[in-house]
Amino acid sequence: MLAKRSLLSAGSRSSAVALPPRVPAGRGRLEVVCASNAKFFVGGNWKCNGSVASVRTLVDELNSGVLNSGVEAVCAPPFIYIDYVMQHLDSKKFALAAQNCWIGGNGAFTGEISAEQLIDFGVPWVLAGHSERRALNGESNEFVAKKAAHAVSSGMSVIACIGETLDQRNSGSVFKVLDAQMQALVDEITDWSKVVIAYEPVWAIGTGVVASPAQAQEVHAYLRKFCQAKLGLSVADTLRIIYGGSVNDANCKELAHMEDIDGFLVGGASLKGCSFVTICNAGGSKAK
Ligand SMILES: O=C(CO)COP(=O)(O)O
Repeated sequence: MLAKRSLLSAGSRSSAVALPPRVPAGRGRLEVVCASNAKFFVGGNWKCNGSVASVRTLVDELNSGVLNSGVEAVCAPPFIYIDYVMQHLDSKKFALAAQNCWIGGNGAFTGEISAEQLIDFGVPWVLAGHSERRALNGESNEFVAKKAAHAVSSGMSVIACIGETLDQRNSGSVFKVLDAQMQALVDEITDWSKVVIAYEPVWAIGTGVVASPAQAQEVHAYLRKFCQAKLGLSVADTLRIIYGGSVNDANCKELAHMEDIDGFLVGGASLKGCSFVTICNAGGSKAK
């Protein structure tokens, strides 16, 4: 586990952070704030990238990297490469995730893979609700929440992804959007010890436009307050809230310094072994 960070009052936390532009005021309606108390978590989402040859190279690069002992690192290859990665990636350093699973159990669902099958195959983690699936596959908040809850109840750990679009940010509805995404998860998931929340603003994904540390911290602190109000202090305190969107080896350290950023979900930079290892190690002193 990470060394426990001190609990701060809402005032002392927010005064340390310069508010970013275009974020609406008046969201601080949840009063009590707590800090995270969990191991730094970094996921690599390989998305629909790679070939037999490039996956082999990436696995070799990852295996030769040296990770901080305190980091929990997870790689999410495309389904078709999971078997190879499972056989060859150093499981003492990296766990495996699937990028998606079906909303329920086995059955007549052509093209789907169930959480039960992933567990059967030895894959402990799964992503749910990545913005690309929300946008391209029409996955609603409720669908994502039901899928995440089913995966958790099947024994999987879930990286549940949320985040606003640029239009939503510009129109001042960031927290309304996040409230709806989070509330759907709160309504369905009963065991939060198996959940990591990935805040991935859509405008930062694959654009090279990373959220500023202050922007990300503001949202993460808000999400933690939301969880405290809905799920209680102990869940909020231990829940990992990780940031995703144009994280790379140059910007990860500054982001990792922020109090409520408990790790990263990495796309493009996770395809380069040395960059991903650098990002995994960005938690530095956050790890025991
Ligand atoms: O979508 C992401 C991770 O799930 C982030 O992607 P990039 O790191 O390429 O912006």
